[in-house]
Amino acid sequence: MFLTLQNIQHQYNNEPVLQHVNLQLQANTTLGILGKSGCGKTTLLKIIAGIIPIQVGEIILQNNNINTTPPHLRNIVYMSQEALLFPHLNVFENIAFGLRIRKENNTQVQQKVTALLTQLSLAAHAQKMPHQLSGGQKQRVNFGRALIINPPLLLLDEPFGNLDTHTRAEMQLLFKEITSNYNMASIFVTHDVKEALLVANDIGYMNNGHLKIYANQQAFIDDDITGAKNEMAFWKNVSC
Ligand SMILES: Nc1ncnc2c1ncn2[C@@H]1O[C@H](COP(=O)(O)OP(=O)(O)OP(=O)(O)O)[C@@H](O)[C@H]1O
Repeated sequence: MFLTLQNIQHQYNNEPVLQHVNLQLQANTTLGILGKSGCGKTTLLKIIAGIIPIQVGEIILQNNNINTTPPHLRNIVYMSQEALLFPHLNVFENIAFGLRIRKENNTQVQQKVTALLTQLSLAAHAQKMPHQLSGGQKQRVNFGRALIINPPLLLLDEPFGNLDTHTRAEMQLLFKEITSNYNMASIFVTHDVKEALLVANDIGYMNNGHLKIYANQQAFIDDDITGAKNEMAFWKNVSC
């Protein structure tokens, strides 16, 4: 198994947030996690990334227990909703950053970044500074920064939340294409049922600190707690 979580529990100030969370993620798979605001999705991603120290449970990545591995040695990239770009670096160098700190040679950096800029439709903006970009372009640069180091595991926390519907749809397709081309596994937190159904292979729903993983998309839709059935009925009515 690529990633296994065993009995993760977490509390803030004696307030339990995660309770006995178990999960198995296969290689090259995207797991979409939905759940009401405040149910603990971000906390779970940050524990996996090592940004929040684990209190109880085990995180096993590619057969290694990484409970105490520092975040920068986990080979995991956590990408939040806000595009955190370096304001003093242009688009090219923002994306190149992860390669520069790994001391990759300049020819390789040029090749990799140029290829990714094209995939992200950012080639024409390579020399712009972050303040000269639109929100959608910033998000794509943020995505490029995460992808350039080819992380085996990508954790995305509402990554397309700030985008208009059209750009969001483009990013969803791009995400699918790139994670499949680069053989990445990912956990994708979203509030959008349609987005989860579109981008994820597996779907989970978090409720009261418990994570339920569904056998398939239909099982997720059929479970009333997820609200997916109502939402799908709504869209069906709208399109009639
Ligand atoms: N540093 C903290 N100290 C205390 N409580 C916290 C802290 N961080 C989060 N919480 C609480 O833990 C709970 C879970 O928060 P978390 O951000 O993980 O939820 P979420 O499911 O990602 O929410 P959303 O969908 O709104 O982003 C919330 O009730 C939140 O108020």
